[in-house]
Amino acid sequence: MALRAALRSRSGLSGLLSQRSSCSSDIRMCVSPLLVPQERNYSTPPKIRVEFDQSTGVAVMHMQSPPVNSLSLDFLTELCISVEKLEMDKSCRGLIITSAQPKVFSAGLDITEMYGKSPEHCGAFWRSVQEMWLKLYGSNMVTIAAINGSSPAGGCLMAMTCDYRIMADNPRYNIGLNETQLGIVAPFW
Ligand SMILES: CC/C=C\CC(=O)SCCNC(=O)CCNC(=O)[C@H](O)C(C)(C)COP(=O)(O)OP(=O)(O)OC[C@H]1O[C@@H](n2cnc3c(N)ncnc32)[C@H](O)[C@@H]1OP(=O)(O)O
Repeated sequence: MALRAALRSRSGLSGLLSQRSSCSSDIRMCVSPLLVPQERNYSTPPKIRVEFDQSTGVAVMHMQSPPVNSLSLDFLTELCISVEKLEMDKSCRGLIITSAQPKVFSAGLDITEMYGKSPEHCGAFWRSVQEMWLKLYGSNMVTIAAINGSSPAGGCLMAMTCDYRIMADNPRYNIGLNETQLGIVAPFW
């Protein structure tokens, strides 16, 4: 993949790193410690798989939550913890986020998290959404969304919080903020 080849070259990565260094310190201050780690259910397979290449300093995060990588509370919690772990490893300078699912990068917020749930659950869910984008947007790593499938609504939000987006050239793949069609408006935060 051309993207990975570019990132493997040290000069390519340092170029990207220098482009973002001007704003990263300000952004860091915006990160809120809202995420309360959920207990990991070890009976289910991980929804996030991370491959870190020490020689390049680049990690690839594969979203692997069938069928469509919808952003559930568990998924978001796992994603945030993975980003946090990479963030703490100073040798990790770049992060590529991509999907292990065919045709879909992420279907956005998991609709089942927003129907028939208690106010407490909804609160925890929306906090995890906020935590996800703050973590990615405020990351000191160079973040890249390698969008290899459709990415509506929250999937688009996730991609937008990365420093760079590269999307597979396929007319069947859609991306955009369509959530108002579902009657969903992002709450004020
Ligand atoms: C700041 C606020 C930001 C965002 C708000 C939101 O994100 S609201 C969520 C908005 N998301 C959508 O409207 C996406 C709707 N889904 C799709 O457009 C398609 O499913 C998609 C992603 C293009 C994939 O199409 P495909 O034909 O490959 O799959 P299919 O539609 O058959 O779906 C497979 C099963 O996945 C379930 N599913 C799809 N999206 C979601 C979702 N967002 N949350 C939960 N579940 C979702 C779908 O119901 C199918 O389930 P099944 O049991 O197999 O019927």
